[in-house]
Amino acid sequence: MKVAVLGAAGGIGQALALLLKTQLPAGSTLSLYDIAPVTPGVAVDLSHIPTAVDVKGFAGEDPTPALEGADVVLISAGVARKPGMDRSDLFNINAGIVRNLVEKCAAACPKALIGIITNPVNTTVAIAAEVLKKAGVYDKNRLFGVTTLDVIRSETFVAEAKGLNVADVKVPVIGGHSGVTILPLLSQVEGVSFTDEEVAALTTRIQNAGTEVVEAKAGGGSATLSMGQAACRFGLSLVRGLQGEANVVECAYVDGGSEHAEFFAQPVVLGKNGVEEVLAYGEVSAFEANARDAMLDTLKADIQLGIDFVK
Ligand SMILES: NC(=O)c1ccc[n+]([C@@H]2O[C@H](COP(=O)([O-])OP(=O)(O)OC[C@H]3O[C@@H](n4cnc5c(N)ncnc54)[C@H](O)[C@@H]3O)[C@@H](O)[C@H]2O)c1
Ligand SMILES: O=C(O)C[C@H](O)C(=O)O
Repeated sequence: MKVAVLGAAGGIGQALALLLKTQLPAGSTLSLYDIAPVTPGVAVDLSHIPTAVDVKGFAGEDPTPALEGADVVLISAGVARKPGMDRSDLFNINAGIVRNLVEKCAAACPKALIGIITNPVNTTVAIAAEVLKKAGVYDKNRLFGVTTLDVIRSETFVAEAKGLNVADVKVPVIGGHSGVTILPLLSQVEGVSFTDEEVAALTTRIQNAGTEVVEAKAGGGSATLSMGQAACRFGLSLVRGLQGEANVVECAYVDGGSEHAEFFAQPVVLGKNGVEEVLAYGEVSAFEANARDAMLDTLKADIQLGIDFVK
């Protein structure tokens, strides 16, 4: 199994690379690419960790050598938020970065599963899809917006609020990955009940959790370590699906035929070809149904921005 990380010298990229070096199945190759010249050095550093995962590092303008033969590509290349910015403020720089990198993926590894981490995810995934369509290699089952950070945050905050063992808490998160488009389905958490006030407060905290980190880092970037963990969980799930493991389920932002929008985060079963099955997200509360319907104009506009950028 070959996993490529694009943006590998960055805050997320380095954390993710470390976790993958220690957790990918034995015999895997970890391929690191970033425009930053330090990237081969990051690979050398990781290569001294005694696991049966081969690490290679590539820098420079062209990611092609890092992509050849890749089964999974995780893209975190781009700029991150500073206090006062919204994720959509990253569009001007990150849209072009994602377009150029996905063009290279289309040429070098057209069958790879691609996970987009770079913000604004609601838009960059639509950009990636359009690029892959233009190249004639689009397969909706192989493209993912990585929304796992919303899931792990929800699990953490619910466990804290209710005094639960976090390992037992599962929270589906649907919609997209910014502000009101992030919708945790707290009504589906097993074994607990929430007051209306708790639901409102927890939902708002989960939706603003990225900003919580951006403000706490005070100009030093956004979530990197928790995102490294989230991307590792998602990347390993992609690998487990590719290896034929059954019942690998993650929430992800996909082109899954949703009635709500062209791309929508919801639970999917992962398999040998990426998305094996898009799962219904099930019954929602009145609060969640309202929040879902209220987000759709924002989500659709974010998606259209990405489509228009490439067309
Ligand atoms: N999906 C999510 O839940 C989530 C969570 C956190 C952050 N993010 C996003 O991930 C992105 C990266 O965040 P970070 O904290 O790692 O930022 P960072 O600045 O620490 O790292 C970004 C890296 O991208 C590299 N880069 C820039 N342009 C490139 C290009 N054309 N090709 C290859 N590499 C390039 C930079 O050299 C840098 O090493 C941001 O857009 C951020 O908003 C998404
Ligand atoms: O909030 C950000 O800008 C980064 C990321 O999307 C997050 O949710 O932490």
